[in-house]
Amino acid sequence: MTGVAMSERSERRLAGDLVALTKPRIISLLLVTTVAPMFVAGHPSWWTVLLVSVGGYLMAGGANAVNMYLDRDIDDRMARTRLRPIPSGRMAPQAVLAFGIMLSTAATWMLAHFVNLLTAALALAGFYFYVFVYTRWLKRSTPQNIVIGGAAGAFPPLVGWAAVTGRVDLAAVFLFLIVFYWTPPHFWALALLKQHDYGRAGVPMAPLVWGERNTLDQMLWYTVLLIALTVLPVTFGAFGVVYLVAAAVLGGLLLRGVLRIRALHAKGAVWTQAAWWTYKYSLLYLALLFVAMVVDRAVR
Ligand code: HEM
Ligand SMILES: CC(C)=CCC/C(C)=C/CC/C(C)=C/COP(=O)(O)OP(=O)(O)O
Repeated sequence: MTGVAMSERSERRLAGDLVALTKPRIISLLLVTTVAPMFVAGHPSWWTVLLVSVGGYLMAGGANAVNMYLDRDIDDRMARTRLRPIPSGRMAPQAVLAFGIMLSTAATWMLAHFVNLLTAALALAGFYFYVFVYTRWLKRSTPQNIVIGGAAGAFPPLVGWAAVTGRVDLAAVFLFLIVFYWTPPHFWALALLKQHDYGRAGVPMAPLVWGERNTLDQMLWYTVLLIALTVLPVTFGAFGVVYLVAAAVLGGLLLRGVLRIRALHAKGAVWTQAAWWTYKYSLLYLALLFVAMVVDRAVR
């Protein structure tokens, strides 16, 4: 291979690693929960939507890169994360930290300058909550880590709402709570499958500390609460029948997934496939629920 071809390949690899540091697939859903609330809150211009999307990507991407810097020791001990840029030795930890800080600084500037101060402050609060409260503190210290720390992932609806209205209204708080209560069934379905990984890394995720049965009970309660919360905004007129039907059907399927894992687990049967289904479906659930909010507003 020529020197030019080799340097092209390493440049492409570096670009791929920089993108991987931001966890782009997770951000795609974070952006759905940022942008959909903008259309529920009002009639944003496409320019505002673009600015919030780019600013949101940079802030969440920066947070994810700093998460990879802080978690480099445990990422190295888990099969799921071992091939990330730091544990695989392709990137220096300090460079990853600098990259994360750069992205979040750019995001703060962009949102404050071109959108509004509240939007920048809320996005930055999400960054700090994820980096310091979840990653630095709770993740390694308590099985409630993803419940309390999960609040970080619930900031995007507030960001989108504030970008359009300049405020945080009650309806935005509901959207925050929906993502907050969605996080336990989303994550614990996966944690049940990856518990040995977490055990090797010494991370006290719920299935390891409480046991599988108790984790499944908790998932059930959070799912029931989530469904109740998704329906509640309809009772005070925030959404109509299109959203109500979507929330009921989508929520019913999530509940069925959780109940199925529990039933198979109780019988001593193989429940791993049901857990995979529930984890994967949780992603579709949240995306479709937020899309339904926008459709409901559009057809009313
Ligand atoms: C504390 C809260 C959360 C925890 C601990 C968590 C954890 C995880 C983990 C460990 C994965 C597997 C990623 C992988 O395979 O490397 C995952 C996947 C995913 N999560 Fe979450 N998550 C949380 C909140 C959220 C939020 C708020 C969103 C977006 C609204 C989200 C969206 C996603 C998506 C889209 C995937 C699939 C990624 C893929 O297929 O590569 N997560 N989550
Ligand atoms: C407004 C704003 C910027 C908010 C920040 C939102 C944000 C970045 C949420 C991320 C949620 C998430 C992927 C948690 C998993 O972390 P983990 O460390 O458990 O996952 P890992 O083991 O795959 O690294």
